[in-house]
Amino acid sequence: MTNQTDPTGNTPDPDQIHRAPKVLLHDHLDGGLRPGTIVELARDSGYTQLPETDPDRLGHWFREAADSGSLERYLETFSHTVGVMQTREALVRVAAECAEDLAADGVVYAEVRYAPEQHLEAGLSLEEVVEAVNEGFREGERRARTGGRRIRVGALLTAMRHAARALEIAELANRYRDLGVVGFDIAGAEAGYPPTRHLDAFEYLKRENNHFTIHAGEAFGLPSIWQALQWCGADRLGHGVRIIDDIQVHEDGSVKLGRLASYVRDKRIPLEMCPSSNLQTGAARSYAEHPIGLLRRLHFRATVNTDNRLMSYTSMSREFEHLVDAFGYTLDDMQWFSVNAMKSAFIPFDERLAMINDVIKPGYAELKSEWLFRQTASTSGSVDEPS
Ligand SMILES: O=c1[nH]cnc2c1ncn2[C@@H]1O[C@H](CO)[C@@H](O)[C@H]1O
Ligand SMILES: [Zn+2]
Repeated sequence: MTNQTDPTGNTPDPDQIHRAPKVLLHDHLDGGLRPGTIVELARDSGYTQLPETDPDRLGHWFREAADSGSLERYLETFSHTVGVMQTREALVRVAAECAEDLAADGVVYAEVRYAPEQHLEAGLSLEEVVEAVNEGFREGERRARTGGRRIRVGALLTAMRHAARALEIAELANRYRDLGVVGFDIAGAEAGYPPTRHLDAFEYLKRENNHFTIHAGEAFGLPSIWQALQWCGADRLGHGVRIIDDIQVHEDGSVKLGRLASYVRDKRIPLEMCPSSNLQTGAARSYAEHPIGLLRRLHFRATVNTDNRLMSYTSMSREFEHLVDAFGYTLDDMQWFSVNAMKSAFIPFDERLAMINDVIKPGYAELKSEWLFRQTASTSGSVDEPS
C-alpha cells in the first residue's frame, strides 16, 4: 500500500484494518453471495441461466459485468443472485454465510437489506422470506461466535422503486419490528423513479415511529436527495454522494454549502457511502476524487459501506484499505467512521451506545496501544545502545 505516512504512526496496515471493529449500514444480501454458493444453489434448483459455472470465473464475471458505468446495467447482474434465492433453504444459507463472512472481516454490527418481493417465484410468502433470512442471520451469528467472533445483524426490508409494493413491504417491516427487522429502504433504478412515488409507505412508517433509509443521490442528483429528506422524511441516505453538487469549493480552499447540503450536515443526516460501488456505476471517478474525502473533512455524518460485496469485489476491510490509500486515513479516522455508523444504526439508542463504548472504542484503543508498545520497545532498544 502506498498511503501517506502519518506522523502519529497510527496509519493502519491491512492486518489492523481487518482486525478493527467495523460497522456496516448498507449491504445488499443479494449482492454479497459467495460465488461457490451461487454455483451450488443453481445446480440444486435447476437454475440454468448462470453465465459461468466455475466459482472463480463467475466471481470475475460479476465484477466485470457490474463495472459498466451505469446503475441500470450494474443492477442487471442481480437477476442471477435473486434467481438462486427462491427457496427457504437457499435464503437461510445465503443469510448465514453473509453474517459469517462479515464477522470474519471484523464487522461487529451490520444492517443487511434485501427486497422480499423478489424472492416469491417458487411460492414462498413474504413472511416466509423474512423468517428464512432471519433464521439465517441468527445461524450465522452463532457460527461466528463459535469461531470466536461476535457480530449482530439486523435486516432492512427493501421495496423496489419501479414496482408498486412499497406500502405492503413497509407494513411487513413494521410487523417484524423487534423480530430481526430494524427498518425499511427503497432501491433499484433511481432516474425516473423518484422517492415520492412511495410516499404512502414513508408516511405509514412515520406514523408507526419506524425507521427508513432511501437510496438517493447516487444515479440522480439533488432533487432526489431533497425529496428523500423533505418530502419522505428519510432517517438516512443510501449513498447521497451527489450532495457534493450543493457544495462549492473555491480556489483558496474555502467552502460554501448550499441550503440542502447545510441541512444534511446540520441535522447530522447519515450518508451511507459506498465508494467501490460508486466507481462502478459512474457516480465517482476514482477513490481519491470520491466525495467522501471532502465530506469527512467538512464533518458530514459520513459512513463507509460495501453496497454489494460480490459485484463490487469488496469487503469493509477493502473499502477502508482504498480510503487509507487515497486519503491517508488513520485508525482515528476509521474509529470516527465506525462511531458515526453506530450512532446512525436503527437499533435503540442505549444499545448503540453500548456498542460504541463496550465494543468499538475498546477495539480501537487496543489497536492503538499495540503501536505504542511497539514504539516503546524500539525506543528502549536504542537507548541501551552504547553511544
Ligand atoms: O447501489 C444500488 N442502488 C440501487 N439499487 C441497488 C443498489 N444495489 C443493489 N440494488 C438493488 O437492491 C435490490 C435489493 O437488494 C437488489 O436486487 C438490486 O436490484
Ligand atoms: Zn445499495
